[in-house]
Amino acid sequence: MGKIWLALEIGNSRLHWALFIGKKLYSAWNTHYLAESVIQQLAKCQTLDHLLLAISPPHQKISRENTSSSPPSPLSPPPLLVASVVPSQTAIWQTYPNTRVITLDQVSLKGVYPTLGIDRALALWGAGKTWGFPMLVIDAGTALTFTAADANQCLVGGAILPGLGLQFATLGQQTGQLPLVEMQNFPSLPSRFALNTTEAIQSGVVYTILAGIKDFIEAWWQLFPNGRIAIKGGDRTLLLNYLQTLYPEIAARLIVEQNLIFWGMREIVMEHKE
Ligand SMILES: Nc1ncnc2c1ncn2[C@@H]1O[C@H](COP(=O)(O)OP(=O)(O)OP(=O)(O)O)[C@@H](O)[C@H]1O
Ligand SMILES: CC(C)(CO)[C@@H](O)C(=O)NCCC(=O)O
Ligand SMILES: [K+]
Repeated sequence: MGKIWLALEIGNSRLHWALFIGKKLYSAWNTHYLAESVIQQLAKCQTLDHLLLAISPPHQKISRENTSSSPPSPLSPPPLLVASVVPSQTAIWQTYPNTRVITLDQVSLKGVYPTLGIDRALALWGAGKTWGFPMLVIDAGTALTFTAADANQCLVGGAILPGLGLQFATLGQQTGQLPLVEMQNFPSLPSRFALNTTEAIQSGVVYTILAGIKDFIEAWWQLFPNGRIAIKGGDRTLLLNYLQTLYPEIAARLIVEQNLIFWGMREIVMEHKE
């Protein structure tokens, strides 16, 4: 059996976790950011169960059944791989004794520019290594990003725009009379030409994001007619449902996979071990 290690992706909204045993992703979950005091306690956990409890989401326990047949034994802190796009958070996670921070130079993707987000690089690397290049990754997270590489595993480039949640939040926060519209409230497509404020915001944000995604995908297929596309991020399911209704031929070709960054991290961990 492989060694137990933890992967932590520090996003702009929350933490994304995975428990690996060797190459196998055993469990993945999200949490809020943790307090510095909690992080300091992690190194002192006596067993893996205690450690997992400390980093579990509220009301949910990460089970490690079958991860080990041996009885709980005193724990040496399992390796923690961190990929972060939030520098202040990266700093506080360095207090954990067995942390390895993944930086851009550790990703074998060619042609990157120095400020490329590590999440974009890892997701692209993980997707390309799993399904093949050329690959375009759409990350529907806090920011919505497009990130692409060609058949030579060389960065083609991409784009960054405010994600769904951020678009609703800025309209609500930066205007005198627009309400804060919540995402979860509309599982079906909004009406295009709306006759009230809430629906007008929903229509504007949703239809322009979908049109933008379609436009980037078509431009991608112009460049690489057989280019693959993977989609991840907290808003992926919502967007996929809308795309299935509006552009079913596009939706049918999307690879939907939330764990792309973890696949990228696994590639890096395993690279020198085979
Ligand atoms: N339980 C949830 N908590 C927070 N955001 C959620 C949740 N479920 C769906 N979302 C949506 O996910 C989006 C944020 O995506 P995600 O969690 O992937 O972002 P993130 O933490 O910034 O990660 P990354 O930086 O890797 O994109 C928000 O626009 C929000 O609408
Ligand atoms: C674009 C985000 C915020 C997406 O999480 C992140 O990848 C980031 O901070 N990137 C740095 C800028 C860039 O990728 O060009
Ligand atoms: K910033």
